Amino acid sequence: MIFLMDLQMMLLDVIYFILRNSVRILLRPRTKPVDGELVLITGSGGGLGRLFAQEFTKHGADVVLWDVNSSSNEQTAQLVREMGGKAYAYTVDVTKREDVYRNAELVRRDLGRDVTILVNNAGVVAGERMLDCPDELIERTMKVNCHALFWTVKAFLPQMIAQNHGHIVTIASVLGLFSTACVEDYCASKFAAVGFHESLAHELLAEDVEGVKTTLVCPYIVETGMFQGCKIRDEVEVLLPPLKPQYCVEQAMNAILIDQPLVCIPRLTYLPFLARALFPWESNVVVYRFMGSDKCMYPFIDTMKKQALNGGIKVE
Ligand SMILES: NC(=O)C1=CN([C@@H]2O[C@H](COP(=O)(O)OP(=O)(O)OC[C@H]3O[C@@H](n4cnc5c(N)ncnc54)[C@H](OP(=O)(O)O)[C@@H]3O)[C@@H](O)[C@H]2O)C=CC1
Ligand SMILES: CC1=C(/C=C/C(C)=C/C=C/C(C)=C/C=O)C(C)(C)CCC1
Repeated sequence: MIFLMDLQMMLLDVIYFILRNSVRILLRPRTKPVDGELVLITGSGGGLGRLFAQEFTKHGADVVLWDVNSSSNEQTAQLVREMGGKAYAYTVDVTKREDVYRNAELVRRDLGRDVTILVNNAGVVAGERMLDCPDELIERTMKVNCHALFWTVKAFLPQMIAQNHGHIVTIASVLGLFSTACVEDYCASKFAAVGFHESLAHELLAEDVEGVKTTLVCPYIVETGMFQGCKIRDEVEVLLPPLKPQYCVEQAMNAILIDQPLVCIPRLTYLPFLARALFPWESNVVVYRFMGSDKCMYPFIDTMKKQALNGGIKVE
């Protein structure tokens, strides 16, 4: 009897959440205020990380900036200060767990307050065919895109749980939900990031830590230069052009501010994710070939090769 009542309640809840989320697409729910929050962003010296710092500043939050690259990170801090915001820059290699724990303690001591929003944004890609790729580059991708999530979350989640207040944001990728050729290191690390994030979200819910929210952000190609050259068939690209970094960050911010658990940017990329789960492998392969997504990384790998020959300087 209890089982049947539970089943009925569960089905009603399922219908309620499907309807609620459908309505949310049309009528945006109210956003939560983040003024006064302390937001830590990893990879803040680069494309999306810098824009996240600026967006959170616009919303009145203070930002802690972590990047391996001191000079680009300091530039981000400067930009935030010019906007009238508060920014604290730290040079941190997020792959080194001692570095992460030491700097987390330093932030706590320097600022005298806890980080309440953690944006795990730092990311890298090898940009070489797997069999040509040095092992160290493959390890680096796994360490930055996956292992670092454990270290930063272990450093900041306990205080969030203690205060029953906080937000963990993981910048993963659509390549954490479906894959393509020649980015094995990246896909493996982003699928791992998605698995890590979802398991953590389940853990917080199972343990009734309702004040700590989670948002998984899965963007399609963004024009930051990280995947320069990556290209699908022209006719399909018209429907699915690479994202402008500002647009991507605004969409991600909207999701964060309404406590949305998952966002794919743009929404159209939910389709290949669904197709992967629903249709046979072979039919997905046919679609990949038609859309030019089977070899979309070839020009990217060529670009990376040219850059390497150019002494690491970007080629147009
Ligand atoms: N660009 C794209 O097409 C997409 C990107 N993403 C994801 O978005 C996130 C941001 O990407 P994007 O802004 O494009 O990339 P960028 O390369 O522009 O920025 C990444 C930043 O992370 C820093 N970083 C790298 N390694 C470390 C480390 N060990 N410790 C601390 N910081 C580090 C980089 O420093 P340095 O410059 O010195 O290497 C850089 O400042 C990544 O997680 C990426 O995987 C998701 C979907 C699409
Ligand atoms: C595979 C695939 C596609 C192309 C995806 C691409 C090109 C993704 C690139 C993502 C990047 C660069 C993410 C970085 O994190 C389509 C056309 C959407 C649909 C069919 C399946």
